[in-house]
Amino acid sequence: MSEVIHTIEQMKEFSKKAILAQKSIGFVPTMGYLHEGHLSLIQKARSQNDIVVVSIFVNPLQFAPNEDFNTYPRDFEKDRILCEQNGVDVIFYPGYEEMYPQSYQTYVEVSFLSKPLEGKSRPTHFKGVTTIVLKLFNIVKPTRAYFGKKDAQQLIIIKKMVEDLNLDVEIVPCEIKRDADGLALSSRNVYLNAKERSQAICLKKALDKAKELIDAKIYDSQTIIQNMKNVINSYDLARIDYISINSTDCLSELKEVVLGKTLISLAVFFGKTRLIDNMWI
Ligand SMILES: Nc1ncnc2c1ncn2[C@@H]1O[C@H](COP(=O)(O)OP(=O)(O)OP(=O)(O)O)[C@@H](O)[C@H]1O
Ligand SMILES: CC(C)(CO)[C@@H](O)C(=O)[O-]
Ligand code: BAL
Repeated sequence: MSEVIHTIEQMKEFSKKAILAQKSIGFVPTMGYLHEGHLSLIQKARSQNDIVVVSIFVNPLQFAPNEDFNTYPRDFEKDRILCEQNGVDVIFYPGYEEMYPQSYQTYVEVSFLSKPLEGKSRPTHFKGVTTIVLKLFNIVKPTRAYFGKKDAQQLIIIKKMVEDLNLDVEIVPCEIKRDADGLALSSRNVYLNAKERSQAICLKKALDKAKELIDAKIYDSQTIIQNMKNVINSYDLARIDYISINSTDCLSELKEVVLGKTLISLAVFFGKTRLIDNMWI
């Protein structure tokens, strides 16, 4: 049985006891509506720790007023069953007032890394992410925390926050899980209609094109990006938000791909639905 905990006090008490008993805690923060991507993080946490905690919290702070906070998919009962089937010990499922009481006023920001890429399109997003993740770390006190490479910039930012604030948690990156046709799994895929869904593979196709060029030793970023744009633009429902080639350490734009140090990432709209994908070279 997965225990469901709603309050910060009870969650802290649980972790305190586990730490006193010298048990390691693997933590998977999520916004729920779990899919195989989340489950792969949970399974990794299960294999490396004595205790697995999953948080489910759709964090209002990381959504801008024009974004999809209200319509973000939620299905706690299904999530609970999936957690149970995957050996999760505790589901931390707090309410909004619990995490952000009326008097709330403290925020955490990783300044430079939060600005490019997703940060350009979503300027307040990462401040919301780092604030809630630090709060969750303080409450759950994990030994290890698991983050998907699908949200590449988020992973890089969280690692930096852990380094800068001297947090005692190991960040474990996890590979991107994809549908059979290559589309990266995402809770937001549920917004796509049938035609959009069939065209959504263009993100992966564009990344495959980039990989093909790099394998042929073409490293010039402009050439790679132009080729990726051509792929996306051949799908009539897709609208490019950005395609970018950046260094994995400071996220600065690269004129040329540097093997082992490059992130190629993109965001593409299908109607109002915004999908992201990336490849670490
Ligand atoms: N396809 C995936 N493969 C691996 N990890 C993933 C995948 N999708 C999400 N994750 C990871 O799961 C964690 C929780 O993500 P979240 O709940 O936002 O899911 P999501 O599917 O990315 O949702 P969204 O549609 O909001 O992007 C994050 O660390 C995220 O990177
Ligand atoms: C890390 C996270 C759970 C913080 O709300 C969220 O950004 C997510 O699901 O990737
Ligand atoms: N996985 C990222 C959460 C968000 O888009 O808000």
